[in-house]
Amino acid sequence: MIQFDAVHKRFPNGTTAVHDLSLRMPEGGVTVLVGSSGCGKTTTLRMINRMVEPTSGTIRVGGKDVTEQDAAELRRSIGYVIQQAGLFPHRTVLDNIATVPLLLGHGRRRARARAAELLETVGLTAEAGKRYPHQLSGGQQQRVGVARALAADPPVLLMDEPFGAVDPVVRTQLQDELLRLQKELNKTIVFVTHDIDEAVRLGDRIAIFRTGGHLVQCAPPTELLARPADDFVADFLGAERGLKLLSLKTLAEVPQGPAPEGGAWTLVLDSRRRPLHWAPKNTPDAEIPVRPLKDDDSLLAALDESVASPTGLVARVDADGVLTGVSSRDDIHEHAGRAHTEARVAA
Ligand SMILES: Nc1ncnc2c1ncn2[C@@H]1O[C@H](COP(=O)(O)OP(=O)(O)OP(=O)(O)O)[C@@H](O)[C@H]1O
Repeated sequence: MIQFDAVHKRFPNGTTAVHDLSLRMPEGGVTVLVGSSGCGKTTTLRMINRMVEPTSGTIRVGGKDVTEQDAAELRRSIGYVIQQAGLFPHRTVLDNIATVPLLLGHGRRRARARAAELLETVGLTAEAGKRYPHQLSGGQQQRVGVARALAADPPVLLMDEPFGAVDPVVRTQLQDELLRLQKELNKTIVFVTHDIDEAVRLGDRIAIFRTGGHLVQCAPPTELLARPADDFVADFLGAERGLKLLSLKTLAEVPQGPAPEGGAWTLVLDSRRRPLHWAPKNTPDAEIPVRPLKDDDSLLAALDESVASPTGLVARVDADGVLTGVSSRDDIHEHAGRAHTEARVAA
């Protein structure tokens, strides 16, 4: 756990970057810090590994006060990923990743073997390891940045807008990859972003700051979306707050029935009972597209399909893509409403 108690940071020029911050960041969870520009997110993050020293208050990592540890040693024991990856331009990708293990006194061979393993973990080929950072795309460089931060297997990972400089498609891929990695690695991650959608997607808890370094609310995303503490938080979450909450709920509990037969729509299946398309009764040759969904797809995706498809129906499939049933727009709507009520009650 990372624990801030009454932490204050005032820079010599008089700027208060962080104001009386008390915050718990749970072990093995992703805590996302969000808020408008200049609200103190980066300063908060950098105080954890002592790149910035607090003016007052205490910060503990795993129960130990950070100021009582050697700063260089502390920094080596905490992974740090920044925007643009911050790679050494004149070292190969493999040597970039091996940097920290080497600093920690691992032999060159062991450090490079570990680096090669990590390349694969973050989804890069061995060939990419031989290249120099400028020979990789922005998204690939960010993957190397993540691999380098993981090289010493630190329990804590600090990530400062790590995916801020890549296009939205690559950004989504990197987010997926981080979620996959986190399932395996269970690191305590502190993640800074401007992007509330990214925060909702990645965060187990989201801390929202406002200018002057004030923490306004820290809560799991569903709680934040269901019960924002004030208008500032509600505005920050945006007008589509209700839909964002549905992106965190799955389709699993929505009832499903058999595919309709002999009605206005027929679901055409292949020989293994995988949905191909819908056929309208009056023009059976027309092929109306179907987007089958699985139990772990979101309620938002289900709502989208139920309004986008003229059938008003959502075809449900198992992990192999085989039809399990069909849900109606009404069922999905009702569950969407119920998800909101439950989130408000639970919060
Ligand atoms: N070294 C410094 N000296 C003086 N003021 C600073 C210093 N570093 C940051 N600040 C100020 O402290 C405040 C908080 O900065 P910080 O970088 O933590 O904000 P942020 O929320 O991370 O912003 P952004 O989203 O734009 O990166 C800002 O007003 C900034 O100008």
